[in-house]
Amino acid sequence: MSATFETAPATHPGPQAAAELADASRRLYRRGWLEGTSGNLSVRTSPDRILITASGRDKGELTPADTVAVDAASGLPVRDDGPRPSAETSIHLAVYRRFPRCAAVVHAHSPYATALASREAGRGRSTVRFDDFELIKGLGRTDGRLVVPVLTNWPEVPRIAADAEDWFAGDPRHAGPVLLIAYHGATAWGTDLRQARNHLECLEELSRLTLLLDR
Ligand SMILES: CSCCC(=O)C(=O)COP(=O)(O)O
Ligand SMILES: [Zn+2]
Repeated sequence: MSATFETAPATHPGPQAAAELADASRRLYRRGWLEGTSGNLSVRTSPDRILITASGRDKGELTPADTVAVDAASGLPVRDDGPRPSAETSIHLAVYRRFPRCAAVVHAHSPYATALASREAGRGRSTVRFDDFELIKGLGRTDGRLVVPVLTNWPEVPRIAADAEDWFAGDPRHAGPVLLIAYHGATAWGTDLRQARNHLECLEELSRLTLLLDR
């Protein structure tokens, strides 16, 4: 997903956005990737608005009422009488800022991606490199190679978001659509929720295969 700013940012507008977030959340929960209220999902509903899951909600039972509209620049809720937005909103905003064609972001605590990221961090590595697997094409790479950042799980989430922005500012050949956070989880994005979920599925499966091969 390129980072050209020549057009307006992609959006996922409409009254269905909250219902689609709830549906995507339940799907990921059923896969066992959003255990114990973990994970968060968002869509860009207009150039300056993000609809994101509320913090601390059971992601298997999410309803449209468990979503919050926030300002895309500040991350602050548009209304003061709603629920608190995800504690990890700043990471979503960093992705939307960098990728104008992105209209959906999903973050999950999927087990294989989390295990691989943690193993690599434990070995002192700050990236995971995937080679050869056909599934890499599912992440938009035709060259059979993908380098994914493994970010540190700082207790201050905006610091994780700042590290993501630093990574995005680096080599454009490595630009998206996924990142890993050691001892925490994975984040994926796309032009819509379906594509973001597909990217997350590809990352989880690539992580599983890498661990299976003990690479
Ligand atoms: C219970 S998991 C700890 C927080 C977290 O990592 C997560 O993904 C969920 O945070 P949120 O504020 O979006 O519920
Ligand atoms: Zn998380």
